[in-house]
Order: sequence, then structure tokens, then C-alpha cells
Amino acid sequence: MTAQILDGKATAAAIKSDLTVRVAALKAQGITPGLGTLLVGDDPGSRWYVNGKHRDCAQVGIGSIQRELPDTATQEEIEDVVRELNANPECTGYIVQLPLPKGIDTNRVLELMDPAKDADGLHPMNLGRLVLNETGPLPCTPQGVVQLLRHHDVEINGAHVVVVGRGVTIGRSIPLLLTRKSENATVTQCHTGTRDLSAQLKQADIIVAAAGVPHIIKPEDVKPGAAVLDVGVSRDEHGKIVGDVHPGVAEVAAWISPNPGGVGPMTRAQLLVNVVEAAERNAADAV
Ligand SMILES: Nc1nc(=O)c2c([nH]1)NC[C@@H]1CN(c3ccc(C(=O)N[C@@H](CCC(=O)O)C(=O)O)cc3)C=[N+]21
Repeated sequence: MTAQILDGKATAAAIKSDLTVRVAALKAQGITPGLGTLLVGDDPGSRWYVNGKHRDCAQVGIGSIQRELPDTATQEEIEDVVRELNANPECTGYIVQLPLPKGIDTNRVLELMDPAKDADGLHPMNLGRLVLNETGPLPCTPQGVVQLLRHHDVEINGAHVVVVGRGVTIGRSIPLLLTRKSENATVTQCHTGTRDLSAQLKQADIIVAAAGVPHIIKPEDVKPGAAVLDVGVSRDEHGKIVGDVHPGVAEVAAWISPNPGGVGPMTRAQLLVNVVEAAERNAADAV
């Protein structure tokens, strides 16, 4: 058996074409959504991701506001840009590209953001709203995972999902999304303290691998017919992406997300969804 592909590129393209229509409707009401990005330092990977986000914006008609600081920037200088983006009416949503340089208090920066402009869904207010089942921007990669499953009609209702990883941006919020009544999954969260990861994985109908450990998910640990999502991004010595999922898993699983081409494009699409939905909420509030 060879697994079917959870095609993140195609799914993201479908989401973007829907957003193009919604952005046009907002513009007809005199509202142009604008995504701001703050990039601190000149890590080439981070720069590439930020540029990709602005390319996506151009495709769907969202404006771009780019801010950059050198990696020597102080906490104060970073917070000044955050205050500027909070106040800037052209910026309807923004992200502070993570990670920030060593010595910067990231949580303080995130808390200073206007929660109504939080395009990443990582502000404490918005993570709290998620816990409380209130509407708000959702964390991009976790919601990208949910949408990728939904788009391919993979049964989530009643499924046993095993998440590997507990990082703040991804692993920690995936169970919050998947255990909502609308998704109705049963979730086991595994991490480096899990005693017998292999035994947990063998129980899973759906595996979400967000450990950042190359090939931690091996074919012998996957139940035949499972869906496996590869969120991990490590690099080999040639700079090529190595995921958390061993390629042999494709022979056992029913569904697999390629990496690249799976969860990455979905993360970017969800960022745009958050920007457009925030603008739609503002438009509704203004009436
Ligand atoms: N505040 C903040 N929000 C983020 O969402 C955020 C961040 N900081 N810091 C860095 C990570 C990384 N990230 C990616 C997004 C898309 C792809 C993506 O589209 N990748 C493509 C191509 C990958 C390649 O070839 O290099 C793919 O998977 O097909 C990858 C990585 C968002 N991040």
C-alpha cells in the first residue's frame, strides 16, 4: 500500500482562492486588510519565510507592511515597532517572526501586541479564548493541520490522535483544537518524557509529528491505515528539509503529508485567514 497525499499546496491554493473573493468584498466596503511582519536579525530562513508571506498577501489582495531590525536590536526597540504596528491603521494584522534573538523576552513582546491584530493566534488573550471556546484567531500551524485533514475527509470525529511534541507554537495547541466538539477527537500528547512512545504511536488513527526530531516516526510504529502529518522541520548537511516522519511510513499509512508541500503551505494560508477574519470582524463591529 502507498499512502495518499495530504496535499498542502493544493489545499492552501483552494483556501487562498476563497480568500481572494472575501478580500474583494472587504475592499468594496472600503477596507483593505494589511499584514505586517517584524523580522529581527538576518537569518536567511526567517527572511525567506517572511518574504513568502508577503508574496501570498499580494496574491489575494492583502497589503504588506514590512518592518526589520538588526539582530542587535534591544527589547525597547522591538517593543517600539510593536507599538507602531498596533497604532498603524493600514496594518490590520501582524506577526513578530520567531524566534527572537537571545536575551529578548519573547513573551513580553507577544503580550504587548494588540490581540485584535494578532495574526499568529499566539497572544495570551487569544490562546485563552481558544481554551474558553470563544472565537478569535487560531494558531496557524495547528489550524493548518486540522484543515488539511478536513479537506481530505479524513475522519477526525472519534479518532484517536497522538501528537508528538509540546512546543508553544504547535504541539501544545493541537489538542485544544482537536478536542473541541466540532472535531471530537481523543488526543494523547507525547513528548520527550513519554515512557514508551512506540506503544502510544501504535494506537493512533492519526499521528501529528511536531517533535523536530528527524525520522522519529518509524514505519513499524504506525498502524496500517493511519493518517500521518509531518510538522517537523530539520535540515540535513546540505540544507535540505528532513521531517519527523521516516519515508518508509508511506508504505504503511493510508494518508501522509509530504514535507515540504504539506503543513508548511497550510501554515501560510491560515495566517492569511486570520488577517482576513480580523478585518471582517472589524467591519462587522463598525456597522
Ligand atoms: N511568528 C511566527 N509565525 C510563524 O508562523 C513562524 C515563525 N514565527 N517563525 C518560523 C516558523 C516557520 N514557518 C513556516 C511557514 C511556512 C513554511 C513553508 O511554507 N514551507 C514550504 C517550503 C519549505 C522549504 O522548501 O524550505 C513547505 O513546507 O512546502 C515553512 C515554515 C512559520 N513560522
